[in-house]
Formats: sequence, C-alpha cells, structure tokens
Amino acid sequence: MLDASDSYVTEDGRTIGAVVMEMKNITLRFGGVVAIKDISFDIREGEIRAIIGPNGAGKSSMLNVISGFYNPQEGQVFYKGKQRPQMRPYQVARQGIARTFQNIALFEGMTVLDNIMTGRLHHTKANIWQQAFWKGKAEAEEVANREVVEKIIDFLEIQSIRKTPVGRLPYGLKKRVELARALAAEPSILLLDEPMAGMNVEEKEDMSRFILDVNDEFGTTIALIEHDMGVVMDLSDRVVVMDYGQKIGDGTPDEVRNNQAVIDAYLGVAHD
Ligand SMILES: Nc1ncnc2c1ncn2[C@@H]1O[C@H](COP(=O)(O)OP(=O)(O)OP(=O)(O)O)[C@@H](O)[C@H]1O
Repeated sequence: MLDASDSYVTEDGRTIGAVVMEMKNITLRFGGVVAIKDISFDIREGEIRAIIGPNGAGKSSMLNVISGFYNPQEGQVFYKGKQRPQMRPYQVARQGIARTFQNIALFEGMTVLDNIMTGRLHHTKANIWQQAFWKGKAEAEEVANREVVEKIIDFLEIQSIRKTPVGRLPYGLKKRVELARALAAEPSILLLDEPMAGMNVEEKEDMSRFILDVNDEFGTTIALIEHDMGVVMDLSDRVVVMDYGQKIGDGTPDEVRNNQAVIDAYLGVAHD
C-alpha cells in the first residue's frame, strides 16, 4: 500500500509522484438530486487518472468540482497538501489547473493560432496600456507566450492549420486545438472532459497518443472523464468508476475490469 508521499516507477518507466490532489468525502446535490455521494479519491503527480461511468453517473459533476465550477455541499478538496477554500474557476485555473470541454469551447471565427494564444491569458501580466502601446513588459511577454504556443503547435502536429479559422476544421482537429489551448496554460494538472467523445477510431487513436505524449514529454498530471470504458483502459494508470453518484471501483485498469460491481454497472444490472 502506497503512502500519500510515496512515488513509484511504472512498467513503462514513467515516475508517478506523491498525491497532488485529494478529494475527501465529496457530496454534491442539485436540489433533491444527489449527483455525487460521499466520494473520496486522490490524484498523484504525473499520473493519468480516469473517472469513468455510465450516463448520469456524476462524472461531469466531479470534473466541475475539481475545476472549481461547482462547490460541493460536503467534503473537502486538498491541492498540494492544502485544503482549497471555495474558489471561482479562474482562481483554480491560476493554480495551474486547465481543462478542455466536452462541447468544444473555441472561438470558431478565430484562427487556430489565436485560439491557442487565449490559453496564455493567465500568464499575461502587462496591463492594458502596456499592451496597447507595445512597451517593455508587454513585448517581452508576447514573445515568451509565442514561444510556448509555437512549441505546442509543433508538438501536436498542427502547423499546417495554424492560420485556419477553427470553424472550418473537422471535429477531431478542433478537439486537438482545444487540447493545445489548455496546454498553452502550462498546467500542472490537465482536466479532459470526454476527450474522445464523438470521434472516429482513427481520431481516438491520435488523441490517445497525444494524451500519452503530453504526459510523458511535459510530465503533466492528467485527469480525464470518459463514458467509454474501452478507450481509457490502455491510457490510464488508475481509474475511478462512478455509478449513480457513488464510487463503485478504484484501482488499476486490470483491477477495475475484474470488479463485479463495475461489470454490472456497465451491463446495466438493476440496482436494489
Ligand atoms: N446542473 C444540474 N442541475 C440539476 N441536476 C444536475 C445538474 N448537473 C447534473 N445533474 C444531475 O446529476 C446527475 C449526474 O450528472 P452528470 O452530468 O455529472 O453525470 P455524467 O456521468 O457526467 O453523465 P454523462 O456521461 O451523461 O455526461 C444526473 O442525474 C444529472 O441529471
């Protein structure tokens, strides 16, 4: 059994570090609906952590708790060892947590490059006057921001579409641009909201490869939610399984695959 501060090396040679985020006894209600019921789990530095579950299981609600969009009625979120107070999403983003959205949230009329640049907003400290008159600090920031963005464009192999308005791109590429924008924030934790939803097989393979590469190359901790159990099993180090707002499984992909409660949930076996 690992301690919160332990680290270990995976079979494929990646180092998984200490616990960086801990969700403790989280309960979230919408009026009479209990979307999350007393769930606890942790996320370790450098790991790929999936949260899966059938429709309505509470995955999006959980992602929204992590990203600060929802504040749970009960339970605590610990980040880097400290209990996180109630926060707005932009404050969570400033702590190095970036996300993508299931229904792509890009500016369709803007080019790929400009969309990705919007991911740098939290790294821009020059005030509006400095920006308007292109002086000192603003200029240096713009150069640094472009450098980060160019590196990501290369990394995600989207050089050829950098000047294309996002609205003209096929779905799979839009998803890749969204990933690029989230990466532009240089997050310590990247949250992916159903990154493979609506993709064909080839697009899913591409996205899986990029998720693995991001984790490997930048050491980014990744938490993702996904409806389809198959696609995340090869990617993830550990998987939390939710069903009807409860946690019914948590462990390595193999442990989860062999968990009877998980098998039942996915086969639609009735509840008591
Ligand atoms: N804003 C909301 N207001 C009221 N009920 C909500 C709200 N958001 C989610 N719920 C309810 O909470 C439960 C969990 O929903 P959630 O969207 O988190 O599940 P999910 O696992 O992400 O589902 P899906 O895979 O279909 O996206 C559902 O019963 C849902 O109807």
